[in-house]
Amino acid sequence: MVSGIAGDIIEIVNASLAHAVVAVDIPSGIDCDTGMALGTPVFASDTVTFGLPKLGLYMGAGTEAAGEVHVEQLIYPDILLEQSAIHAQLTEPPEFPERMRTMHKATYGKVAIIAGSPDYTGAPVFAAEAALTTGTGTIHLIVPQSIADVVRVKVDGPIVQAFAGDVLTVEALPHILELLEDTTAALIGPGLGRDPRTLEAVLLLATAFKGTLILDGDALFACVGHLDVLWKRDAPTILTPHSGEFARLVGLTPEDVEKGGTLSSAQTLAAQASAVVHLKGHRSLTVLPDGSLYINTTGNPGMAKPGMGDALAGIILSLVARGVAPDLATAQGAFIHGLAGDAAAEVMGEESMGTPELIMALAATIKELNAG
Ligand SMILES: NC(=O)C1=CN([C@@H]2O[C@H](COP(=O)(O)OP(=O)(O)OC[C@H]3O[C@@H](n4cnc5c(N)ncnc54)[C@H](OP(=O)(O)O)[C@@H]3O)[C@@H](O)[C@H]2O)[C@@H](O)CC1
Ligand SMILES: Nc1ncnc2c1ncn2[C@@H]1O[C@H](COP(=O)(O)OP(=O)(O)O)[C@@H](O)[C@H]1O
Repeated sequence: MVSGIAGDIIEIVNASLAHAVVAVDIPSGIDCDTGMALGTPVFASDTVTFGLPKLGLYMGAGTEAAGEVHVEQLIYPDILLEQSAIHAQLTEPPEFPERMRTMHKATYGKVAIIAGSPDYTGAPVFAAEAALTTGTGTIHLIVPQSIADVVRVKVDGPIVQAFAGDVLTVEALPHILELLEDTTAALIGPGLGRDPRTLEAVLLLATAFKGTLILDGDALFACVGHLDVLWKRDAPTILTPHSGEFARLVGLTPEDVEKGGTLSSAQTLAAQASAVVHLKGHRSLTVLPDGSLYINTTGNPGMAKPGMGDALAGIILSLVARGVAPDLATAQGAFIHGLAGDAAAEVMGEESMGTPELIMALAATIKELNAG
């Protein structure tokens, strides 16, 4: 805890009218490993840190206190960097190789999205549109019969496949598994709803599908109390919870979260499930099974809008399908998702931008990345 004269100095700095308050290494009053506030921290406009990004600058109270983070290089002996307990790096853009002249629409994989329910007809559309815009040519958008016509009106590119019923149930699984037979990667969960029959079906599907699987939204809800389903999967698994979903998934209390327990729980889950765990938030963290992580620094508060996570899941799906490894696909997907969000904010402003604008901006974002 900062107190006494140090606490008094922090109060004076925070009350000052200075244009810029620059913290060196980490704002005083922030735990560098967890981002927890140790009393009142300095609220900096910028933090300059050295060598490697400190996790406390991107988590908990640390994100607000650090302001804009600049990671500057000092010359460290390589051996020190290799031995560092911090195995974190900032995300970087994906490389989109030039599309082969001879390619066809399945060259970059065939993907499936199992999503939607009567209350949520937007989520499947956002995920599919984002995957299309990221370059995928063949998308099977698998939704309940009850919403198929609505979804067909909203999308043109994806092939909309309907399974019988109002919501996903076990009865639909044989049909869905048939559709998944030649699928490279699948996304399950956006807007599926939480009918108990749906939750049961999600668990069976996650066990039966042998390809790379991204679990998002209500598919994560289905795994609450059933994490063993994830241990049993042989194929790569990517989990994309926001912090509320993650706390529920692993049973963290608000006090655990307050004490900075989220990251270590994510590392434990990633290791136990051999999965990539992407913790969504202001600064998202992609945690790998070996405990190392990527910190994403793109994106803005205008992205705190419905459907942004669905679009992210679609982007990651598309990168996985074209052969990018699950960990990189997730970290790089988050990078371009945030970059597209920043581009959308330029045009529409943070207040008014929405998920359709992010998906529209994704096209120009990818084009710009390709141009180098
Ligand atoms: N148009 C459509 O079809 C759309 C359909 N969608 C679909 O809706 C389904 C339900 O998804 P969901 O995320 O709204 O519900 P849920 O899991 O209850 O979490 C919400 C609660 O969690 C908490 N919370 C804590 N941290 C948080 C954080 N970082 N980010 C966000 N929340 C955070 C927070 O609670 P609070 O902090 O207020 O106590 C909040 O109230 C799912 O299938 C999804 O795909 C959406 O994609 C939207 C567009
Ligand atoms: N303040 C913010 N700054 C940067 N990114 C944000 C912010 N708020 C939300 N996001 C991003 O937007 C997405 C929201 O996902 P999620 O909460 O699952 O939304 P939804 O369920 O509505 O699709 C995540 O990728 C998250 O990182």
